[in-house]
Amino acid sequence: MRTIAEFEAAARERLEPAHYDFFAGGAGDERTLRANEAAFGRRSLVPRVLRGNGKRDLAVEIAGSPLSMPVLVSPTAFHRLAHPDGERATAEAVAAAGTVMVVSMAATTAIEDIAAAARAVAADPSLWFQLYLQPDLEFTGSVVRRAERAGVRALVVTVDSPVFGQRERDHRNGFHDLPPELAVENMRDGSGSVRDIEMSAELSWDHLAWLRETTSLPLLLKGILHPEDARLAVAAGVDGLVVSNHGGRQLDTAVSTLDALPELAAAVGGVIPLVLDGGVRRGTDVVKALALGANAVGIGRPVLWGLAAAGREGVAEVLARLREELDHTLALCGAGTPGELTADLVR
Ligand SMILES: Cc1cc2nc3c(=O)[nH]c(=O)nc-3n(C[C@H](O)[C@H](O)[C@H](O)COP(=O)(O)O)c2cc1C
Ligand SMILES: CCCCCCC(=O)C(=O)O
Repeated sequence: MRTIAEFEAAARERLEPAHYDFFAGGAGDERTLRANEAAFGRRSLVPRVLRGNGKRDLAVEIAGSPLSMPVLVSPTAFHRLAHPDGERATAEAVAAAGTVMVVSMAATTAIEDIAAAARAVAADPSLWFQLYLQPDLEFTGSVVRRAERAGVRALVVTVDSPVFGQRERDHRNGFHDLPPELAVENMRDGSGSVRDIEMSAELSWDHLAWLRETTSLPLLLKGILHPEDARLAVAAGVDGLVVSNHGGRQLDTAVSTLDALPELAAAVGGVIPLVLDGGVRRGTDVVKALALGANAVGIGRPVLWGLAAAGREGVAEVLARLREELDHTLALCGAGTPGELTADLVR
């Protein structure tokens, strides 16, 4: 398998149909889900020539973490629905690739076990932890402490989910819960029972200020699309933004992330890094996002397709293909590093 589309086809054959739909689906009519990929298709590259870049260097640093390429793994729930090795397999592949895995709060493997898996293949792996701030701040604080003890290097606070998106495929399939043998392991409380993740529309910048006081880890906000929110985030002292519409799974008809990106880049003015996710499937997509102002991109579903198709090897292959494609596209655009990609390369 060479392309992410081929990995998706293989994953679809292996997965329970309701689980495939949970991974693949979006909210409402899935307009935003389609718009994310379509936005890359609508743009063309305008390459430069004779630039003398014989060897490319793909490495970047985001919020203090080194990445061997400007592609990280966005948080996705329930990896053990995709493959029995679940998040451990993902962590091993991502650590071996030298990039960041953002572990979902809704992981089906405990953060300590994910960290151990990553450390078995890389001395100093970069794991970040994604957090839904829970209305019970004491419990949220205990989850943060646990992630810190496990050695995560940053927290990614998802802010686009005051309520859960309307996923019509899941309603149709009656998919509302994990099978009984799986659990959201990072939601266990002191007594060992697993709490439900609560989405809360009560959350405000005050809660973020509380979190800022609670941890010294770098904080990134995930799910920012409006430039005014980007400015407020900078003022609140966050260390980075993930330009995301949750892969089209929350507000249907929300703007595609690539369309939102230039205004957000202008709003933050390079003061903090921007990671874009949503619809990134090719090296050319990565180049377009970087040229339009992202410092890195995140991939969600492609990792699940690799995992479902072939476990750790599948995730490794997906990352390797994107790396190859990115390097090749940089060469064809006349660029030697991600930092050389500028907006004039995109129409
Ligand atoms: C099956 C699935 C589960 C997800 N789970 C989470 C999650 O637990 N936390 C979160 O912040 N985002 C979650 N996301 C959103 C991803 O982090 C990311 O924003 C999105 O998948 C990017 O789009 P892409 O799948 O087109 O690459 C999930 C996405 C998918 C497809
Ligand atoms: C009840 C568990 C909530 C998991 C949320 C996962 C997620 O964000 C998604 O998009 O799905």
